[in-house]
Amino acid sequence: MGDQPLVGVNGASGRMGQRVAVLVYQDPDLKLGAALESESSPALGKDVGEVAGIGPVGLNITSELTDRVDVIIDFSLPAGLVKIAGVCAERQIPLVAATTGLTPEQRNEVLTASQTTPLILAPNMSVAVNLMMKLVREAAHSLKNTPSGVDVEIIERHHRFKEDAPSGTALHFGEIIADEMGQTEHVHGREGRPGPRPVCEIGYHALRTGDNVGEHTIVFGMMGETIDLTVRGHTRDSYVYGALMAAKYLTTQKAGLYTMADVLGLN
Ligand SMILES: NC(=O)C1=CN([C@@H]2O[C@H](COP(=O)(O)OP(=O)(O)OC[C@H]3O[C@@H](n4cnc5c(N)ncnc54)[C@H](OP(=O)(O)O)[C@@H]3O)[C@@H](O)[C@H]2O)C=CC1
Ligand SMILES: O=C(O)C1=N[C@H](C(=O)O)C[C@H](O)C1
Repeated sequence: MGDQPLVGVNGASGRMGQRVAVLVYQDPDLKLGAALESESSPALGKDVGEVAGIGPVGLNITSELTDRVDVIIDFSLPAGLVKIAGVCAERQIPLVAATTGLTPEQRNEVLTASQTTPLILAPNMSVAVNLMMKLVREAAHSLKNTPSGVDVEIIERHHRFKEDAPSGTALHFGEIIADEMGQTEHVHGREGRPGPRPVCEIGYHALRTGDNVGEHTIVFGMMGETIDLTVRGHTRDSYVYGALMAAKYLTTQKAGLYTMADVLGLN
């Protein structure tokens, strides 16, 4: 006891941040070291365990990182991630960055941190989703020369509170598929009379309903048959377990950019 990595949680009072705080607290190989929120958060000054529903754990939520931590896990908003990435870069604190919906400029700013500290920037931390990324790459590779052409559509479902669309995960699935199959157009929904579907498109469809924690279906549609590959989260903890694995992994690495495939041994 006593030498476990100290974990900072950015976005600590959010839906994901609360679960990260709880599962870090319950993990015998990790210790909660900081709980961070925005400067205007009503949760500032409150015990993070109280906020997360497990009773006091002796750590209050703050807006600035004052204590030493060995790694930070971020599930916040793009501005929150950019800010904490700057802090991590300066203090050489490993960073697990899970926030989605970044602009290309914000993404580049975050990636800069990997010059001085270990970084993972991944739209999905779940084991199942990362394995599915590997399976989808293989499917796309195998189907790319199908004579009749293959129409790829990506359907994602998330809770009504989600702010970005389509999900970062859906966009990443699209990048993987385009990398293998060569599609050049990314189309978000359809209406009116778009005409016959060109094979160079990937279509994205973002459903927002109730409390869905995340589902992705990749449709490979051909003449005469269809393959649907689906991965479904049951609870947000599926993402948190992956994030904790990533945090432990990064504490043993030197500065650089790593992936969930590195963490999970999927390469
Ligand atoms: N990579 C992955 O596996 C996953 C990624 N995500 C992504 O994680 C992000 C968070 O999701 P979710 O928890 O549902 O969202 P929430 O809105 O519930 O939580 C975000 C939290 O971040 C806080 N925040 C806002 N600004 C800052 C800041 N400057 N510094 C620190 N904290 C800040 C918010 O506070 P306030 O409400 O006061 O603004 C809020 O408490 C999203 O981008 C989502 O897409 C989600 C699940 C899995
Ligand atoms: O906001 C969410 O909830 C999720 N966001 C991530 C994304 O945008 O891909 C990952 C997961 O699907 C849950």
